[in-house]
Amino acid sequence: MAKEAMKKAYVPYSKFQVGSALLDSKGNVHLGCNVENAAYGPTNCAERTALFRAIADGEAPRSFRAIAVIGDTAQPITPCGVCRQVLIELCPPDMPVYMANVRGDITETTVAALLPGAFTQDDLGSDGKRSN
Ligand SMILES: O=c1ccn([C@H]2C[C@H](O)[C@@H](CO)O2)c(=O)[nH]1
Repeated sequence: MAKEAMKKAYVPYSKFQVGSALLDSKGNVHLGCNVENAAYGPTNCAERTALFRAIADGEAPRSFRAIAVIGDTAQPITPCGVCRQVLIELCPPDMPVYMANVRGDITETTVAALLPGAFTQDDLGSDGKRSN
């Protein structure tokens, strides 16, 4: 399903298509692709597109079960740092992340393993500000 989502990518600048598929607790899958921008910075990766789409569709944060990402890379594609930060915010830390390429190589890791020492909501005070 992530491979199918790749075809929807809007990538006029990099020409590099990425697809993602996010499994929720009800068994539904939310698809994402990368969406680029002439200003480059606003570009949204496939993983974040899938995550934000699921949240916008009403799925509860941290209720997700697995995410897959695929690109045309020599090795299985690996999420960027921004996506890792969003994954740790919205997914269970032990959630599997399946990284693939179009040749069929697949590597499995977890959300927590992708971002050791992550800054998370646990580091914030209850009012949303640091307590110190
Ligand atoms: O895991 C990744 C890595 C890269 N990209 C996108 C961002 C940009 O559009 C293009 C090149 O970096 O690939 C993703 O969507 N996911």
